[in-house]
Amino acid sequence: MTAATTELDLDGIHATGSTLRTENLSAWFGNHKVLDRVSLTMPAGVVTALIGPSGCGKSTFLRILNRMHELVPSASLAGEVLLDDQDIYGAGQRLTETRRRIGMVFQKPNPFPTMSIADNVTAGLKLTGLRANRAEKAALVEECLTRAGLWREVKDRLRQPGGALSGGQQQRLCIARSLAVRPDVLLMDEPCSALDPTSTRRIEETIGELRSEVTIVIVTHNMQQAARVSQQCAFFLAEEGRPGYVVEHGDTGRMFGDPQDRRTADYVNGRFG
Ligand SMILES: Nc1ncnc2c1ncn2[C@@H]1O[C@H](COP(=O)(O)OP(=O)(O)OP(=O)(O)O)[C@@H](O)[C@H]1O
Repeated sequence: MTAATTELDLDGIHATGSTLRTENLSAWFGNHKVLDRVSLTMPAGVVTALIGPSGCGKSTFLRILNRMHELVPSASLAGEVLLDDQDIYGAGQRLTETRRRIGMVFQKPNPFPTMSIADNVTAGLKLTGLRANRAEKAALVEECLTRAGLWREVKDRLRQPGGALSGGQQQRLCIARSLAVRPDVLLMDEPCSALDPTSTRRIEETIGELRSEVTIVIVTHNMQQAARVSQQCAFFLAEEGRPGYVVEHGDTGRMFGDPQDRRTADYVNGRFG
């Protein structure tokens, strides 16, 4: 089945991120097929929102995009994931380099709670083999906390533990930590679902500020959020025992205002899911 598409309007978007693309991506847990031939382009400079009812495979799709799916022993996949036309599952592709280029922010903020705010930001450097001296680290901490929209709130307490921050601040700290290894793509799995409305707004602003530099893919159950933060949407659905697939994708305004498929219209208008 081919997904309906609405043309994506890229006029005026000047971006330095990378384009991520899947070709006929299918996924299984054991014999259970959960995704069926998903082909989706997530362009640089564009926030792509993955929407759809619970269990349709959005998180699985996201986890395939930075090779986390393979951490589940029974998991397998078919198809391709291309980062600027290079298959991230291709022979010779280094796992640590792929995960550095494609970062992930999770539903529940997960800073290292006893580690200082500053050390949380630079925690990924060693893991990815990047080196920095003390002055470079200090500059990086300021830069990443600023880009994540947290600098002004924490600049006078960088040595306090990350766990002492509010939930919304912790999530922005996790975004800063992801940014420190200079990713090209940031994947976000329901990053605001554990946060209050004010913190949610702040994260949404951060997403808006980052999108010209980092390609962003976000899973969200909140249709207003998808409409606010994304320029492109993909609607996933798993119908009666079938694996999840993309019913329709394209420009967010048109997906919400003039969807081509009745099921998309029903979902974005809250009639199911
Ligand atoms: N580790 C796992 N082992 C076995 N099956 C899994 C595993 N993770 C997910 N699944 C199954 O894969 C399917 C897709 O799940 P997934 O979490 O990707 O959906 P989702 O759209 O992100 O759902 P939600 O919106 O509720 O988070 C579901 O049928 C789920 O039960």
